[in-house]
Parts: sequence; structure tokens; C-alpha cells
Amino acid sequence: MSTEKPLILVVDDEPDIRELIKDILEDEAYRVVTASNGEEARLVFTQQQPQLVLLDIWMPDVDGISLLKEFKQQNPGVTIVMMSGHGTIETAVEATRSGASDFIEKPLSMAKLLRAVELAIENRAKQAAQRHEFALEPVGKSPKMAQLREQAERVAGHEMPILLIGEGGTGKHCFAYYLHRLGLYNSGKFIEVSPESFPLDSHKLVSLAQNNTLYINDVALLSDEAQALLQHLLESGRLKECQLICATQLGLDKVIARGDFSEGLFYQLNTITLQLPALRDHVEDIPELVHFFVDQQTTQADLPYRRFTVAAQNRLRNYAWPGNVLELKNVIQRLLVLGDSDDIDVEDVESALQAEQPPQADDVTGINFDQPLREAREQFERIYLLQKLQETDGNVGKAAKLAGMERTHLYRKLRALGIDSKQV
Ligand SMILES: Nc1ncnc2c1ncn2[C@@H]1O[C@H](COP(=O)(O)OP(=O)(O)OP(=O)(O)O)[C@@H](O)[C@H]1O
Repeated sequence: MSTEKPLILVVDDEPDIRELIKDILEDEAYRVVTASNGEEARLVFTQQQPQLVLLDIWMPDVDGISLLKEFKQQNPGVTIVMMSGHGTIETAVEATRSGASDFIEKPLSMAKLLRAVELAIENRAKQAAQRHEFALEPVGKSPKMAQLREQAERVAGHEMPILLIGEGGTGKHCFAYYLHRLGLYNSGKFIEVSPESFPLDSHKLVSLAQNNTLYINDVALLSDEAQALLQHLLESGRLKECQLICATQLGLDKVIARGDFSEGLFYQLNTITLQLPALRDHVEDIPELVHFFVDQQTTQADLPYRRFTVAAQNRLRNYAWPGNVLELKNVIQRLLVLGDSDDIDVEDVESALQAEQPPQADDVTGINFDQPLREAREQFERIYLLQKLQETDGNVGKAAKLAGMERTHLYRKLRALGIDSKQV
């Protein structure tokens, strides 16, 4: 079973164009409904609730831009692509301002149309994934996770800084967001800063944090200047009316022993700590996590549903997971993208786990370090993309998913690098 493709409404007053678009899209397995004027379009839009609308600008009864505004008001989540034969910059600008996601110029070519539709759908999926990037509640019924959720519930709502400690990929972001939702500032924003994006301006930091949850990732890696600023704001009580959550992979005591972390800041941050377990220490949660990620990827990233056999799930439980839950999520995504049958078996899991291994030093030594960065980057991109194309038997759509790129962007990149996907 695969997820159903979105329903597309095509609105155009010219019967030939309408039918042509319908045929092209149906050949690609999209579900299509059509309307020949504004009135018909309103009816179909309300009754069938399409996810994507291809909308002509010039029509006899109502113009496309007015219709676009109506549709967006009725359903802000709908994606609308405008089409026009005599498109001018002004109409394109007006359409975009009114919420159109793209603009295609007529005459339409099949490639142009499909590219625009694919891009619109990819963007939808991405927006949905971004909106739901975090689980609303961390998944896992093991005693370790249950206890952690309980601790989170107890400490949230006290406005004291919270420190999350755990290896990479153990779910620190996920728990931070959960704490935000449980906390005093859940109607404010969840703002994440990293050592690279940390504002070294006390006013900026205070106003960023005010009435929000401020999550500082990799706090152990903050520069001396950033540490001093944070310590000063905490000690002087200026960083108040906010929930501060910091995360670290390294035990701060070890970083202090190395002389890389301020002891004073450590005491400010270390009052409430939550320790996130490595995934290998709560493997009993793996089946539930698998279920959760399959569900998430199939509904939000528009990947086909596949079932993990018991043997496959058992293999997942017996793996050491050095990259923790994040690695599990990546392996599941790889299996959903690359698999071609309804069931995922233990052999599929085995090869996905092998592909997850960090590249051997040999893979990287292919890069010539004597060239300028720009050329070295191109060389790396070529090696990387060829590898992804090999993994997907030259399927650009699947390779793009694995590389986390839009398909059209990958096409452009391949062309720029002179790679022919069919030769792989
Ligand atoms: N218990 C969980 N339930 C549901 N999703 C989870 C859970 N733990 C982690 N995730 C998801 O797995 C992915 C990786 O987790 P997350 O980014 O929270 O880890 P992290 O510890 O912050 O990683 P890093 O240290 O690398 O920044 C995220 O998409 C996160 O939402």
C-alpha cells in the first residue's frame, strides 16, 4: 500500500488546456478534478477539498487572484500555483503576496508543469514536517522513558534553568520542546540557539528570551565570551521571565576539568538536570519508536507505508545505535525511501544499517587537499551524489530524498557537476 497522492484541482476556461493538464497529471498517478470557471471552481473546492490548486489568472466570471484569496481564506493550508499566458511581473508579485506558492507561464510544457507540481508538493511535505518536527510527547513506555517524562512534568513550570544531558541523537531537542509545552511560557515561542548563533549582545539575548523558552544546544561548546555573558545575565537576574533549557553531550564536569567551561556558569545551570538514556539502554522502546517514525514519515514526508517484519524489528533491537534515536529515524527513512516491497525484512535492515556506518577514512582521502575549497567542495559533492545515486540505482527522486534536497535542486546540481544519473 502506498500513500495516496494529493488531489489536484485544475481551473482553466480553455477545455483543451484543462484536459491536457489532467492527462499529464493522471499519467503521473495524481488524482485530478477540473473546473472551467470561477463558480464551478468554488463548488469543487468546497466539496472535494483539494490539497493543490492550479489556477488560471484570466477567466470570464472572476479573476484567478480574487479566487486565490478566497481559497486561501477558506483553507490557509491549501497550496495554489497560478498559471497565466500573459503573465507580467506585477501579476506574479500580486499572486505571491496573496499566498500563491508558485507561478507557471503558459504555454505550458509537460516538464514545466510537472516540475511546478512536484515542487509545490515537496514544499507542502516539508512545511508539514517542520510544523511537526517534534513529537508532541516523547515516545517510549520503558521505565527509563516513563521516569524521564515524569521528571519533566515535575520540573516544568518552575522557571529554573534545566540542563539536559545525553549523547547525540538521544532526544534532547525533543525533550526540550516537551518541557516548553509543559512550561510557563508555552504560549511564547520555542527559540533555539547554538554556540554558532549565540547572540553576544545582552539586550538581544534578553529580548529574545523574554516570555519564551530559550533552548541552548551544545552549551559546553559556547565561547568564553558567550559563557561570561550568560553567567552575568543569570547571576544578575536579568534573564528572567523565560524558561532556559541547555543541552550538552559532554558531562560539564569533564569540560570544567579541561578548563573549557566556567565553574560559575556550571553552578547556575546544574540545579535541575535530566539525563537522557542512550537508545541501547532502552531497546524495549524500539518497536514503538519504529511505529511512530513510520507513521510520521508516511503521513508528513509523503513516503509509502511499509511494514517491518518481526525479524526486522528484532534486528533493530539488537543493534548498538551509536547515533541513538536520530540514527534509528534515519535508518527508517532510508528503508521507506529505498524499499520496493510492502514488507521490510531483516536483510533490508542489515543493508540500511551498513549504509549508516560512518565513511571509512579511505572514502575521504579521495579528496585532493591541495586544491582551493571551492574545487574540493565540488569534488566532495560529486563523490557524495554519485554514492546516493548508486544507492538508489540512479533514481533521482529517491536520491534527493536521501540527500534531503528538492528533486529539482538535485537535477540542477547534477547538471552543474556534469553527472548523468542514467550512467550511474
Ligand atoms: N523519545 C522520542 N520520541 C519521539 N521522537 C524522538 C524521541 N527522541 C528523539 N526523537 C526524534 O529523533 C530526532 C533526533 O532527536 P533530537 O534531535 O531530539 O536529539 P538530540 O539529542 O537533540 O540530538 P543532538 O545532540 O545531535 O543535537 C528528532 O527528530 C526527535 O524529534
